[in-house]
Amino acid sequence: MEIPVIDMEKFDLREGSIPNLLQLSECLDEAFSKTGCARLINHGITTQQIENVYAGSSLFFNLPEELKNRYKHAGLEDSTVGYIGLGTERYGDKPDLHEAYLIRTAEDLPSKDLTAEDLQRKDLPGKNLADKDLVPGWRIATESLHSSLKILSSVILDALSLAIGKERDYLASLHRSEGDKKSFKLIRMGHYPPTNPDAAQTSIRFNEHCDFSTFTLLLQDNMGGLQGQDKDGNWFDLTPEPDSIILLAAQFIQFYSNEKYKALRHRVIIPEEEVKCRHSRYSIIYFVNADGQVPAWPSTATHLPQPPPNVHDHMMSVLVNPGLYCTYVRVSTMLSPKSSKNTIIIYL
Ligand SMILES: O=C(O)CCC(=O)C(=O)O
Ligand SMILES: [Fe+2]
Repeated sequence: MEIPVIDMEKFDLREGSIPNLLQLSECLDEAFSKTGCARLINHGITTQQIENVYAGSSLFFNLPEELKNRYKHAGLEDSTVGYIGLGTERYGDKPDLHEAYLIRTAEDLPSKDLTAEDLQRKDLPGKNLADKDLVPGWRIATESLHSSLKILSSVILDALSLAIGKERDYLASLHRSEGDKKSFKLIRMGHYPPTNPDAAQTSIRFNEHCDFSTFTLLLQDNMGGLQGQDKDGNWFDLTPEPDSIILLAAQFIQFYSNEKYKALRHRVIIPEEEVKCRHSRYSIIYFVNADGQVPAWPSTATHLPQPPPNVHDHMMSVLVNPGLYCTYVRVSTMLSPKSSKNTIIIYL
């Protein structure tokens, strides 16, 4: 499968002119209609910015479990930030071999390192729990990457608005974020610990799923294993290419494009190559989500329940009660009887 490559430099988007945006919107339209994904190159984010975040991730994820658990994710409704330990999430039949650290980006990330007291506060805006002593430089690196990803995503939102036949600022007006305390706008730092080739028989690095976001920007190191599913159900590799970012179509744009674009199902498998599976894999995922109070699908979507829930409630229902929306988002099974109390099982 040929993954469409979009060279962001070609459009000279700094000028912000409509003709350039139109060209980008045509490329996005083609990529999302055909494959549900694209590879972005010359996107303005430097290798150094990305490497700095990976360096922090590597330091954090290699800490003893007990220390990482001091930063534990407190639950979905509470605060969508913090550490998610190995075995906490489960997105399908096989156990997922990943751990992650979520940072909420709807509000500005804090401009100072946080004290132990701050960390206990559940209402802290955009709290990024990585303090300077534990993981030097991680917070600053994440802030820098976040501001660049935000700029990139706002251009994509504008171009996608045109692609779905709307005014340029249509999607931006649904993705304002500021002060949205219920937002699921997140950066997810992922870590896939070293494993062995036999593990692939009983487990997977990340079970197949579609993202709930509008679209997702995905950065990965060179370990591989990320795959997308084509319209015939075949899996194809989303091979790592230095300095490129994978853009994935997700559910909100599927609904708001009136199903013209389909959210790409994807997964991360354990690489067959032994050196790769015995190595950690790191990724950075930027979920571009609409604001919490925005309808999860348009009122014109006749195949979906009306009136639509808002994005926040929709996400909560799907994540907390996976059976509820099965017909609409392919959430297929209720909690597995095998699940332990602390495991969130999410079938998409
Ligand atoms: O880590 C990856 O490459 C994929 C993770 C993913 O699909 C997700 O977090 O939704
Ligand atoms: Fe995903």
